[in-house]
Amino acid sequence: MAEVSETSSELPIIDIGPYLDRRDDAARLVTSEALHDACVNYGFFYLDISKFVDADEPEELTRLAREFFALPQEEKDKISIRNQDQARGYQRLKENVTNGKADNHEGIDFYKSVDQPDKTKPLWGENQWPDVPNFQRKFSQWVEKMKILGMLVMEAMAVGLGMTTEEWEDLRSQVDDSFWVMRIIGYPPLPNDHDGFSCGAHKDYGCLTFLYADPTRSALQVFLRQASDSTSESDDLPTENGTEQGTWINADPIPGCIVCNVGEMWEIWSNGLYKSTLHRVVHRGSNYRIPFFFEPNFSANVTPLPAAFRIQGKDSVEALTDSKTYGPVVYGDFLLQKVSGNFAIEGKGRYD
Ligand SMILES: N=C(N)NCCCC[C@H](N)C(=O)O
Ligand SMILES: O=C(O)CCC(=O)C(=O)O
Ligand SMILES: [Fe+2]
Repeated sequence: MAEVSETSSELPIIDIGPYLDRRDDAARLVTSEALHDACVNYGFFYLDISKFVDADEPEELTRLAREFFALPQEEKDKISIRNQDQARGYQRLKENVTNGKADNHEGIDFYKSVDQPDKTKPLWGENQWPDVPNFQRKFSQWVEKMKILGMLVMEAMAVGLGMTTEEWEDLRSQVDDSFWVMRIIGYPPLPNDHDGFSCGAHKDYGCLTFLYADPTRSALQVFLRQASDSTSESDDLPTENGTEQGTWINADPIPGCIVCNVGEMWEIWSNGLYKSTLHRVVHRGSNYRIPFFFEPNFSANVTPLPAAFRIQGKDSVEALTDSKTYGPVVYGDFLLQKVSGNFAIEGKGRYD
């Protein structure tokens, strides 16, 4: 296997500041254009949120996570996903499965709450909060913050894609009741003999992932596709379409920034212009990470956007109809299918 490149500086750093104070139209455009370029070229970027979030805040979340994960196994199992809807709650080390292999992490998943919970329906139960003082309050505040950030980045991306105000309103109505997910992941050091990763190579499912990462380096690795004439050392990666050539680069954390990437719904909206990039985790330390997934509404019907076709040079309605190559999918259906494949529970796993 090829080495992982040591340079992470390749991924752009984008300041969301201009969308917070909204005084400077030109600065907003710079942010939007940078987002567009990042999504075309990488599907990954750093978002400078130092004007939006105090550094102490995620530090406190990590402390609370550490407190929970340090509890005895039987305490943690009290909020297991197996108690109810197979999705909301705690998952033991190696309970998560990616590409048929157990991931070397434990975690807790929280989702947007639903009106009529039903524990027997996949995904349709209630969030299970750890019995750790301040946990629910602090993490709920984080969810509210990340939802606001999600809307701002969506708006900035709509501008970057050249959408009109009406087009943005339509897209907005697909994400204004986001079926968000928050994961709290505990990574122990990956043992040399583990036949898998801390988290195997995957794409994220929805719109935008906002990752608060602990400082461990070389943990999150991002797969950059390579032009076929490239001469640098590369990996062959098996994908749905055969194999792809590329390189794994590190996306190490940068203070004041979160690591962001676009999920598969943006790949559909942009008709493939924005890549939902494969990534994996090889964690050699012991620490906690908190990805927040800003996702479409559960019932959103996701189809390629006219603005994406305009960029691809197809502005007639006929050409537009011909070239609908991505989607459509209803986000909730897509999510249910993904979630049902994530756990090695008898009779339920994707690879059983
Ligand atoms: N909600 C999101 N995006 N979670 C990403 C988890 C990806 C790994 C999962 N086991 C899989 O195989 O998809
Ligand atoms: O922990 C990380 O660095 C990334 C986790 C991730 O990719 C995920 O949970 O989808
Ligand atoms: Fe991911």
